[in-house]
Amino acid sequence: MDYGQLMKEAIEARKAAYIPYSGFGVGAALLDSKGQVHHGCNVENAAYSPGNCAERTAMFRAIADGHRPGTFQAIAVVADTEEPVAPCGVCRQVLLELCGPDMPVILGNLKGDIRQTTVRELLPYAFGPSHLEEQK
Ligand SMILES: O=c1ccn([C@H]2C[C@H](O)[C@@H](CO)O2)c(=O)[nH]1
Ligand SMILES: [Zn+2]
Repeated sequence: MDYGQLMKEAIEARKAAYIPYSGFGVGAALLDSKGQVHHGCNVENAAYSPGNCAERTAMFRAIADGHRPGTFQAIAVVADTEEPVAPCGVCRQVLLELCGPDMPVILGNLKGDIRQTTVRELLPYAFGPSHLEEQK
């Protein structure tokens, strides 16, 4: 699947966003090792902090379905923004843990602008699983 198609999946995923507080819908589409796509949307909460971003929804869904960390090919993220939307800091940390530093991250908006980056570029000088390995 090409990244344009993955972005279309993210646009589809965004339709399920539960956003009564911000009105800011985000969609994510995570491509697994077999070419299957896992959708995620943001899910908000009246207490605000329990809300979850689209990117983490997609990753947690795939992990819960049995896919293992480090086996994903790419993730696309989309929102109705002027510039392609970028994942928040918390999602960047989870992307590092579950997708690794070299996985492509495709950022987009509803106008069709697309930017391709990597987890490493989004989270330089990261603290990650390898640092805990050093303690063993
Ligand atoms: O990359 C992003 C940025 C924000 N949000 C969500 C969190 C919240 O529900 C709303 C406003 O921040 O958008 C995401 O899902 N992904
Ligand atoms: Zn986030």
